[in-house]
Amino acid sequence: MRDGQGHEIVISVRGLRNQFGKQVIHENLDLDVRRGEILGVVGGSGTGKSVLMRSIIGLQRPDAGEIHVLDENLLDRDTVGDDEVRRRWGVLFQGGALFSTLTVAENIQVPMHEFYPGLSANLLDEIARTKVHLSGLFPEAGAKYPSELSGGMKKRAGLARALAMDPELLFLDEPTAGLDPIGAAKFDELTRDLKETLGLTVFLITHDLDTLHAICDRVAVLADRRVIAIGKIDELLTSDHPWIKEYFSGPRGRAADRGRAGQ
Ligand SMILES: Nc1ncnc2c1ncn2[C@@H]1O[C@H](COP(=O)(O)OP(=O)(O)OP(=O)(O)O)[C@@H](O)[C@H]1O
Repeated sequence: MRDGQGHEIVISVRGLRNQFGKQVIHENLDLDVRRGEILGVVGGSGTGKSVLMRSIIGLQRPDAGEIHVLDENLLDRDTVGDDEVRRRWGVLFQGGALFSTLTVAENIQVPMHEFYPGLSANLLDEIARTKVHLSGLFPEAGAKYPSELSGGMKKRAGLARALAMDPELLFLDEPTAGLDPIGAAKFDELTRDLKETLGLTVFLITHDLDTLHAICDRVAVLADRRVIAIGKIDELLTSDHPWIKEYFSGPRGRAADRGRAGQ
């Protein structure tokens, strides 16, 4: 699937509607994610960024709309091979969502057990070691339990698990939340390096303006129950929408922009 400018579209959302009771979260929401980009997804608290991600990865059944991921129609319940598409993405949930009773290596192996139950213990250990390394954790981290890890290490362990199945798509929900600025910048760098070396497409929910400036190719803005704007930050700066103006041109937005320019 390609858009009007010839970009390959790996996630396409059309006319999405999500509602909880009387609360309408999304109404007529459209979104295209291009192959190979890091798309930042921003919006005020409660605008439905996580619900959008959960809809795309099949954890939230929308009330209306169409969602195609890697050319599979995800809302078509009769689609054969849903698992086939699921193993092509990895997800880092807010807070890491690691199993506390499993070591880091065992956490990484959870999706492998699910999709490839026949793999030998040796091979599983070898793959877990590779993912630990890829995520920038020291080798001994594989044997540790989540409670023994710092916040930044937990995020990296969650990332290692998200990479377990060699995904094409990576979903990150506020990956730098709770990290100190240096840890956050390092995580951004890791995300960008992984995107480059593994050829990933990244759907990245964040409130972090530094992250947007440092690594996002485009940014989608959620407000008024839909994606009100999508583009490079420079393009969004021309928007008249009050939330976009406040977000990018308020004091924190200006500081992040100055940081990027090295002033
Ligand atoms: N399972 C659910 N049942 C009822 N309401 C829900 C459910 N999941 C989310 N919501 C509501 O949907 C709205 C959007 O939630 P969501 O977590 O997607 O927001 P968000 O944009 O990710 O917010 P934040 O930036 O604070 O993480 C919120 O009002 C939330 O309370």
